[in-house]
Parts: sequence; structure tokens; C-alpha cells
Amino acid sequence: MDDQQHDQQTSAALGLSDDELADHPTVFAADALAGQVVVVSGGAGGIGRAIAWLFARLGAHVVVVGRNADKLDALVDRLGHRGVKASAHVADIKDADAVNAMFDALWTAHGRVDHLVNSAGGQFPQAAIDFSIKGWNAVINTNLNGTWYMMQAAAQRWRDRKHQGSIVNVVVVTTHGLYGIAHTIAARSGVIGLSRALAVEWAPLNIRINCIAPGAIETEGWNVYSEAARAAYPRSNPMMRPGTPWDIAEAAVYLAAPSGKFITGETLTVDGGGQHWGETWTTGKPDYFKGGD
Ligand SMILES: CCCCCCCCCCC/C=C/C(=O)SCCNC(=O)CCNC(=O)[C@H](O)C(C)(C)COP(=O)(O)OP(=O)(O)OC[C@H]1O[C@@H](n2cnc3c(N)ncnc32)[C@H](O)[C@@H]1OP(=O)(O)O
Ligand SMILES: NC(=O)C1=CN([C@@H]2O[C@H](COP(=O)(O)OP(=O)(O)OC[C@H]3O[C@@H](n4cnc5c(N)ncnc54)[C@H](OP(=O)(O)O)[C@@H]3O)[C@@H](O)[C@H]2O)C=CC1
Repeated sequence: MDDQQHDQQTSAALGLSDDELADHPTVFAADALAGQVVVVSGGAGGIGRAIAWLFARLGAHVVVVGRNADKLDALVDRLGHRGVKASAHVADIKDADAVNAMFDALWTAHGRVDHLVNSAGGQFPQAAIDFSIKGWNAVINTNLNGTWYMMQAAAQRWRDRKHQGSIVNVVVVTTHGLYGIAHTIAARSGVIGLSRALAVEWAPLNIRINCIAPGAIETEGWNVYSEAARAAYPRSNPMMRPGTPWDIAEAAVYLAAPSGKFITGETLTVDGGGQHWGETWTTGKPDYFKGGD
């Protein structure tokens, strides 16, 4: 099976299974990240899981982070069965104290941390005019504040130990008015701007920070959207298909590994050309926009 056939293969669940991730072809050398330690928040989610598999298959010890211990432990078990190195850490990225305690524990356990990939995040579709304060805060606290707590905690320890580091933040395409997710567009625009500022401020510390803006990547995370919205996502780009979590995983390695050593403050859009063409409606297409169809 070639790579494109693999990408087009449909599976019962949304996204790629652990068995598929364990065997998916990759362009990277098997020892590209040997001996390194990477922290992947949202590591048991759809995209984070692919990132965890790829970094681990390239020789890194992967620490998967999330709130659900069972999901994390099951993944670590699957990774272990394939002979790659991984461990789980339960933490809510919205809790700055828990995040700091986690990084202290990881440095004690491993003596190093080399990369941070922030894939934890999400939102719910709703017209902005109806957002509750609690809902708005949940999305901002998760995607902007939580990502910041992770970045600052990682960077303080790199600075204190004079250790280089790289950060990759998984965001959302913010250049369009993606309908129904204005809260996340606000949060992710904050992360993108913050990453540009930190790329300059932390360059003297040998810390690089980049973002990946995925288009429609089929994962279980899509279940928060209606069936009609999900059915339309593949038509949100000129390739007329969703991307896979592997597309994002390979982009993350490209930015984190030495292949990205002269790249910082950048946002890499991985969306099949969606930002240049197409429409995306997370809550269905409103009548107003149907005029002329
Ligand atoms: C430019 C064109 C090219 C690009 C084309 C791109 C096409 C892309 C299409 C979609 C883009 C993005 C896709 C994805 O990101 S998919 C995967 C991401 N995963 C998720 O989103 C997971 C599901 N989401 C969540 O879990 C939550 O939204 C959240 C991350 C915020 C959870 O945080 P938390 O656990 O802290 O929050 P709670 O669940 O406790 O909820 C807190 C309050 O938030 C309000 N809320 C929550 N859900 C809803 C809802 N469905 N509707 C309305 N309000 C909601 C609510 O006030 C909650 O409080 P209460 O529970 O007390 O009511
Ligand atoms: N799939 C797509 O089409 C797109 C995805 N993205 C973004 O990419 C990232 C990954 O998406 P995807 O893998 O599809 O989503 P998933 O919902 O599959 O995974 C998200 C993960 O984030 C973790 N998470 C959420 N909140 C917290 C928190 N407060 N603390 C710790 N972990 C948390 C969840 O784990 P747990 O429940 O264990 O806490 C979950 O495993 C998200 O930021 C998403 O918005 C962007 C554009 C498109």
C-alpha cells in the first residue's frame, strides 16, 4: 500500500488506529531523535497520538500528557508493546501549578527534556453571540493560558540548565473567519502572536517556537461537531479530502528536529490548500450565506 492509498483508507473509528500509526511509512530516519525526550500534551488525542507514535518511533522517549489516565496508560501500553519508549503524566494544562510540578518531575526522571509539543486543546461550535462566560473562559483557558503555562514551564527549566529546546504549538487556521468557533480563533491567534514574540525573546536561550495550523484532520475530536458539519469538512480544501494525523506528526518532527533548526516564530499551515479555497461551516451553513447558491 503506498502512502496516498494509506491516507485514503477509511477506518471504522475517526482517524488512525495505534496499529496504523505503528506501521505508517515515514520520510524520517529511524534514529533521528534517538536519546531525546519529548513532552506531548493531548498525547492520547487524535493528532497528539500520531505525534507521540512518530517521535517514539524515531528514538525519543515520549511523555504523553492529558487529563484521562486510562487513555494515556492504554496508549503507553501499546507503544511499549512495539518496543518504543513512552510514559504517561496526568495533568490539566489549565493548572499552572500542576504543569510546573510535571516539568520538575520529568527533569528528575529523565535528566533532560528536548521538545514540547502542545496538541492539547479544542473548542465547541456555537454562534459567538451566544457564548456563555464559562464557555468562553473554558476555551481561552485551555488553548491560550494552558499552552502558555506549558511553554513558560518548559522554557524556565531550559534557561536554568542552559539547555536548548524546541516548542511546537498545534493551533487552528486563523486567517479565515471560521464560523462558529470565534473563541478558539481568538485563543489560537493569541498563541500564534505569542509564539512570534517568544521566538525573538527566547532566541538567545536557544529555544525555538513554531506553530502548525491544521486544516480538517479526521480525528475523534470531530465528534463535537454535527454529522452535517463533519461530512462537509473533506470539501473544505481543493484536495477534497481530510488530512490525517500523520500529516501533522511529520510536520511536527520537521519543525522540532534539526531539519527545523533555522525556523522559529513560523506557522506552518497543513490544510491541503484550504486557506486558499473553500468554505468551512462548523455549525452548518446559515441561510444568509446561501444566497446565490
Ligand atoms: C480557513 C479554512 C481552512 C481550514 C479548514 C479547517 C476545517 C477545520 C474544522 C474544525 C476546526 C477545528 C477542529 C478541531 O479542533 S477538532 C478536535 C479538537 N477537540 C475538541 O474540540 C474536543 C472537544 N471539545 C472540548 O472538549 C471542549 O470544547 C473544551 C476543550 C473547551 C473542553 O474544556 P473543559 O473540559 O475545560 O470544558 P467543559 O467541557 O467542562 O465545558 C466548560 C463550559 O464550556 C461550555 N461548553 C462546553 N461544551 C459546549 C457545547 N457543546 N455547547 C455550548 N457550550 C459548551 C459550557 O459553558 C461548559 O460549562 P457547563 O458544562 O457547566 O455548561
Ligand atoms: N482535528 C482537526 O481537524 C483539527 C484539530 N486542531 C487542533 O489540534 C489539536 C489536537 O486536535 P485533535 O487531536 O483532533 O483533538 P482530540 O480532541 O482528539 O485531542 C485533544 C486532546 O487534548 C487533551 N486535552 C484537552 N484539554 C486538556 C487539558 N485542559 N489538559 C490536558 N489535556 C487536555 C485531551 O485529552 P484528555 O481528555 O485526556 O484531557 C485530548 O486527548 C487541538 O488543539 C485541536 O483544536 C486544529 C485544527 C483542526
